[in-house]
Amino acid sequence: MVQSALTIRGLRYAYGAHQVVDGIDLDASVGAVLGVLGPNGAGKSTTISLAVGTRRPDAGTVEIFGLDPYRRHEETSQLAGVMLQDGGLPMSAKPLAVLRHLSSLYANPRPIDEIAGILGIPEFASRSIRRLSGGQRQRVALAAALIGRPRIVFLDEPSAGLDPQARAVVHDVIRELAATGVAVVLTTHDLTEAEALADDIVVIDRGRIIARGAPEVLRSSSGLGRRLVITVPDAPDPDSEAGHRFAAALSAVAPTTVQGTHLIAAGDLDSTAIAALCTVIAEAGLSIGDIAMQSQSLSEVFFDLTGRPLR
Ligand SMILES: Nc1ncnc2c1ncn2[C@@H]1O[C@H](COP(=O)(O)OP(=O)(O)OP(=O)(O)O)[C@@H](O)[C@H]1O
Repeated sequence: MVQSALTIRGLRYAYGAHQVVDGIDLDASVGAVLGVLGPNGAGKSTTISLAVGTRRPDAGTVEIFGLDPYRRHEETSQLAGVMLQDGGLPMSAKPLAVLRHLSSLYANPRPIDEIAGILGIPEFASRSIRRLSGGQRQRVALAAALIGRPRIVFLDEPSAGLDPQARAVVHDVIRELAATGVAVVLTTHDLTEAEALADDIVVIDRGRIIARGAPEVLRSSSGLGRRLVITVPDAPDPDSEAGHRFAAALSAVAPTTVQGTHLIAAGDLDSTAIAALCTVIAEAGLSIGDIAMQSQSLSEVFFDLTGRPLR
């Protein structure tokens, strides 16, 4: 049985009258990456702060390996590594001093040289945190989250602002964590990253989970993620009367949109519907240039779900 590292049920939180987390249920499993996606202001960071026990929920429960992270913060902070967006690093300290200090708080820390080496920290170790670039600070914050050998890590946009090389290193580190049995909760705006790393994804919008599943399931569930594209080179101008008639005849068969010479029908159409669309095209005296089933990217699926782009 897959062991749950994080269990959240009925979580609610409001800033004053603003309900930001509105009944969230989620689970993160050991040895797996859970991707948490959602547009700006969706409530992701607030959910993470409730999950790690730095805020107290208004309602609902959170358990990290069976412990309430708010009431038993001392114990759960030994189990959980946290990398937040603002970093929370002391500005005047140097990276290795920060890691040495944190390392002293854990019973069995990772060797500092090892984690610093993996993340390329030695190349800027002589400077204080204040004098590091955003990407360099990110790497120190990630090392800080991992130094205590956590059994679950919360990574809030860990690769935002990193150059491609550093980003690839961070992705390798995340894969390695999951492969060694760590539960990873990864908040990201980067859908390519989510598809590449996450075993499961939850999409949060306005404080609620509006979709969940493995990336490939999310893309294919309820017809989302697939669309039929028929190219009609001589399609009439959509604003002309012929264009209106053509669009109406198509829509009588299946929900379609005409974009220039492309006729697009969302969802998985069966062969009868595809044949009926072809008949409409032939009866309008038009020919077909190409027919293709396309997979939508996760980003297009996301837009369909929330009505908003991720950024
Ligand atoms: N300390 C706070 N006091 C009042 N409102 C807050 C506070 N922190 C966040 N909010 C509001 O709560 C909502 C959710 O914010 P949150 O940071 O959880 O979203 P998010 O999904 O992490 O967004 P982003 O992708 O931009 O990081 C936003 O409308 C935000 O303005």
